[in-house]
Amino acid sequence: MAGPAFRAAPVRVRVPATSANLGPGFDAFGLALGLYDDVVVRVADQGLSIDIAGEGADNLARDENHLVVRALHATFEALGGRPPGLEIVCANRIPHGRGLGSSAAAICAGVVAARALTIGGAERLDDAAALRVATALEGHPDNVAACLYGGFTTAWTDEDGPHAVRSMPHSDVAPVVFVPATPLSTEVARGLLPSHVPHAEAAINAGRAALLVTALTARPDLLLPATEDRLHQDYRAKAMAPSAELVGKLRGQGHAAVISGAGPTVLALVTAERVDDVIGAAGAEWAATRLDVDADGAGVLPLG
Ligand SMILES: Nc1ncnc2c1ncn2[C@@H]1O[C@H](COP(=O)(O)OP(=O)(O)O)[C@@H](O)[C@H]1O
Ligand SMILES: N[C@@H](CCOP(=O)(O)O)C(=O)O
Repeated sequence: MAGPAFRAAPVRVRVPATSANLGPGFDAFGLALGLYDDVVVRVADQGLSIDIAGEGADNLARDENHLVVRALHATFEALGGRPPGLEIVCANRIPHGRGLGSSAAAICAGVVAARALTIGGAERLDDAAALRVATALEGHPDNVAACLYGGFTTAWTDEDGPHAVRSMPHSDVAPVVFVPATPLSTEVARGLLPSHVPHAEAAINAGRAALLVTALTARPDLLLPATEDRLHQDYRAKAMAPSAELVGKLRGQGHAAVISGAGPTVLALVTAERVDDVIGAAGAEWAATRLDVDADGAGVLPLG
């Protein structure tokens, strides 16, 4: 049987950074943030060329191991076959290995670009199927769900694979990130987790995760109790002591601070009028960035 046909014109894809877990929602909650990687992909007659600007330009592979390429190939295969060659141009802004979903963004860029480049791809690979392809590559659904769908997502997995629902945070919620200079790989951070946790701790997390859905979407005044976690942050603290210390300090002053994803970035979810307070509370040694919530998730943009 003949393989699929491909568009000759390049596609430009924009993918947001994401913060996973948000405290109690380990491997479930994700929040899309207004910080983006842009990837342009064109089908070529042969070969593979990769141009990278920004994050990772000095150290990323320019071959089949590049994560965008792996995601492109996985998605083309899911759609019936690969094109003979690819030209890829990456403008990377999301820092790598900081807990802001750079790997999820690279994967979603490849998935969305391959779908857009395949004639009939959008009809044959809907968002639920795209989530399945992306999760298989990432290993957990939380970041890729928020990256694909935008907003605040809750992901879960059953015998049919990963699923996610999306909502928008309350308009008063302002994410502020404190990004350390030193990376920590998600794989290493996952290796620090125990195989079992006490029932009482799990029960606390379940209650706080349920509360966070209400706090984030309707009751920002409840964000501090709603972001308490007992499942992952303490176990990982030794790999990111300054970040763990900052979370404790900010929470002690009433700010809803958590480790973003697997760390070491610290995320504070505050109301708009408390942005300056939380930045001041962190101290001058921490570079702080206020980000918007991204509402739309990964998308195909006009070529500029
Ligand atoms: N834009 C990108 N292009 C290619 N590979 C990427 C890109 N972003 C991230 N990666 C790969 O993912 C790794 C970081 O993934 P991970 O440890 O999960 O951290 P993060 O929290 O940033 O997702 C990088 O070291 C790199 O191998
Ligand atoms: N639930 C995952 C989230 C990892 O996010 P990342 O941005 O650090 O890749 C985990 O906590 O391991």
